[in-house]
Amino acid sequence: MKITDIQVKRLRIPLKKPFKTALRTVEAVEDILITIHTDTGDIGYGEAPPTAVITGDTREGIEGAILGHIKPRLLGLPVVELETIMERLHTALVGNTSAKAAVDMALYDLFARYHQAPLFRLLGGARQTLATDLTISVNDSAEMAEDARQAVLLGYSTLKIKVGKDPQQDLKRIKALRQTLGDGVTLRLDANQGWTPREAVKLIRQMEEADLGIELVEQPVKAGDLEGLKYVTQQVETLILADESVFSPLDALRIMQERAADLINIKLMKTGGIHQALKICALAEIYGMECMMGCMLESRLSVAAAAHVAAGRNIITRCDLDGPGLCADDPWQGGPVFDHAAITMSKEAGLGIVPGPTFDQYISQPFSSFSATPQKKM
Ligand SMILES: C[C@H](N)C(=O)N[C@@H](CCC(=O)O)C(=O)O
Ligand SMILES: [Mg+2]
Repeated sequence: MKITDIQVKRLRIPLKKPFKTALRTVEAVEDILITIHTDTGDIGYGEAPPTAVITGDTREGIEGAILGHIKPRLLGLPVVELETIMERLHTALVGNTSAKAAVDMALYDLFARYHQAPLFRLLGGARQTLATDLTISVNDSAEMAEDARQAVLLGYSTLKIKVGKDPQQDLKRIKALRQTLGDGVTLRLDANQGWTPREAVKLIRQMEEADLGIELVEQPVKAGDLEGLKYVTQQVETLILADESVFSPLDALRIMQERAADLINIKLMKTGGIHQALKICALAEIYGMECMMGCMLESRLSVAAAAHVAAGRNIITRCDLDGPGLCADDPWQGGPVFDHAAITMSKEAGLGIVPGPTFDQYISQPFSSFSATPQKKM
């Protein structure tokens, strides 16, 4: 099974309602979709969201990285030589983790199809079912409480509440939410870097004193402020989860060695795909640090790739894989079943996912084209 072509398209799926965080407001998933074609006729699928405010990746950047830099290095290579291919992928250019993630997951898709096994089985096969939270966007208290109430009615027992947009309002909003929901719902908060270390400590302590039962707080401070993150982690009882502070295995190692956070949120779009995500899992096992598997605004294709990793490895104890639950439609068929909070892995080989009946209405071609001329090593 040799790689004969890599093609890029654009995928646009409206969200059920605007997604609002301390960093941005978005109304649709607008991702890059790739297909890797082979001489056996097998096709591998991959997806990457242009989350510029977190990864620095834009749609044009992802397309350019894949077509201009990655594709020429992979054409002609046999998919079974995964280790060699991964080395070529990750040395094609620095950064560009979302582009690498899309290609990486399409390669793992093909690799597992070649071995006729669902990917999660090849990654360790830790479990067949997962539970995800649902994200509640930051809005006024009444709207957040209503969104949370609706989510609970749909069966979500864990909600990830976006905070950090106006720190003065955060305590009030969380108190109102807890009052509406009662004690039976697990609440995790994601500040998306919106607090200063002092603000974070003050707010989290106030939440602890008010007995609001917060399971964890994700990325309270700026991504690059590891000292601030460590300060918060040391000053509060509540678990602190590093998200934007951890892209690579090296970032994760630093956090673990410093104990700058209690938990790590692994996202394929930050690591550059499954190959690097597995290295974070291995480090986390060594350090005994549990991980969350997270996602950006992604359709069920790339979230399925993340679910395969989470179902493969025991060290991933929490999931924030709500991309499909936020989308107004699912253009895919097959693969892991997302039934609100419950994710059930399926038996098909690879990621298990292929385009479904509504696929074409969400697809367009990129505006620009790039040459795929192989680059010479200087
Ligand atoms: C969608 C997921 N629940 C989530 O919140 N992901 C990111 C933000 C993604 C984005 O802005 O596109 C996170 O910060 O955890
Ligand atoms: Mg986050």
